[in-house]
Amino acid sequence: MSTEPTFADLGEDRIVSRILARIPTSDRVLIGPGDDAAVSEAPGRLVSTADMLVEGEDFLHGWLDPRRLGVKAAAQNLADVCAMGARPSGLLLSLAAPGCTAAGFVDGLVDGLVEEAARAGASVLGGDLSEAPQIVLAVTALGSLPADAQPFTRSAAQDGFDVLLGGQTGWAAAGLDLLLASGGALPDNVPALHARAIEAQRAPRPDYDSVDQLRASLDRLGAADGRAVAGQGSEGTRAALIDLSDGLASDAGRMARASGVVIDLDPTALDALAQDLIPIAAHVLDLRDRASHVEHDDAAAIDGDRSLALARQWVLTGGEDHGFLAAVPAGADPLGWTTIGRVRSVAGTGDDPVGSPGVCVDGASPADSGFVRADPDGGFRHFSGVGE
Ligand SMILES: Nc1ncnc2c1ncn2[C@@H]1O[C@H](COP(=O)(O)OP(=O)(O)OP(=O)(O)O)[C@@H](O)[C@H]1O
Ligand SMILES: Cc1ncc(C[n+]2csc(CCOP(=O)(O)O)c2C)c(N)n1
Ligand SMILES: [Mg+2]
Repeated sequence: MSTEPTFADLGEDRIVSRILARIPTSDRVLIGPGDDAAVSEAPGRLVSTADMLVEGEDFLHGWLDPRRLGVKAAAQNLADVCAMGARPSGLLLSLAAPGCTAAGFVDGLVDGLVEEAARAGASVLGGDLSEAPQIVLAVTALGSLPADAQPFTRSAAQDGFDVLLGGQTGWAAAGLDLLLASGGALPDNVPALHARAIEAQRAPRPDYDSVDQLRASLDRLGAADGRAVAGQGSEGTRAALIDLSDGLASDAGRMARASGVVIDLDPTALDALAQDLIPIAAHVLDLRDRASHVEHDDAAAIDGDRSLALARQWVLTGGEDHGFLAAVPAGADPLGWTTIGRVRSVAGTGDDPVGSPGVCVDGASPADSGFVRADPDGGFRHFSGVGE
């Protein structure tokens, strides 16, 4: 039996002390965790968001690693702050856990949270502790925009804009399916490609700097146009931005509807993104076939069409990579971003999906385009199972 003390053994105050001992101080934080609330320098406009991780819904006990969970909890919040074009400044961590949780759990958790916060330039400011039958993390993130800067919203996409991807999509979903196909536990001795997908699921590392590159490219474009408009100048926002948490098609759909436009994704660009995921898809299909006693000799027996279909499904509907999707004026060409489509005006009427705001692939609704089989705009929704 483990001799490590549990939350119940230590009690609230000692666990809080254990957490606080791991949170570094920062010049910008005048009063850090330990008082009733934290006090920080707050320049410009306040940007705030919250996101939860719930055991059983967002991760399973079988693949739990406290440090990676801390990274994930931080990343999914920090990406939302960056997706407004803002700079993250602080995180608050509210944690509920069963009394039988090993006290050491908070060490890794807080270290992961602090580490990822630092990567985005933010500090951990405090939080709250409670007891629950399963682990629940509720993180609040704060950030700021310069006083005269407009945020990057979902609603700024315009006809003719390029649609760009910053970071990756499909990897965290591939990792999730690998974990689920392995019975909800961490598989042993996985190849590097599989390890990359599992890591994307357990501890996504968004490329926060890609938003700086986006802003810089818009500044250059504004200067070249002879307009005194910076990427986020006071004349208004010139780019739409969203973080990819629920899936590319789903989040692009949100941007399209908020902007009243059609986002037309390029199947060749999507297939380039799907390419690396195909060997993982073949392995997942093999594991699933074995679990349902479908007979075949090895993964090579999985036909290529099924693997491609699953890899495409991950690219279009997989969430949790926390890449960024942007719509920017043609010619902006931010460093490190990939063009994956074009914004078009709404044309047509009635039930024609291209005739109303939404996502299409090469001019047709993704299902009709033959690009994926199931409803690709579904993405992930809580209260309806995985990738409905
Ligand atoms: N319980 C709630 N109370 C108030 N507002 C909420 C609540 N849940 C969600 N919202 C708001 O609804 C909007 C959509 O929430 P959602 O969690 O889908 O955010 P998102 O950015 O679209 O997704 P993600 O957090 O996965 O990136 C956000 O502006 C969020 O603040
Ligand atoms: C056990 C388990 N089941 C399903 C998933 C998949 N999943 C959970 S939340 C989410 C989208 C973002 O959520 P939110 O909008 O709350 O940020 C996705 C794709 C998972 N990671 N673990
Ligand atoms: Mg978001």
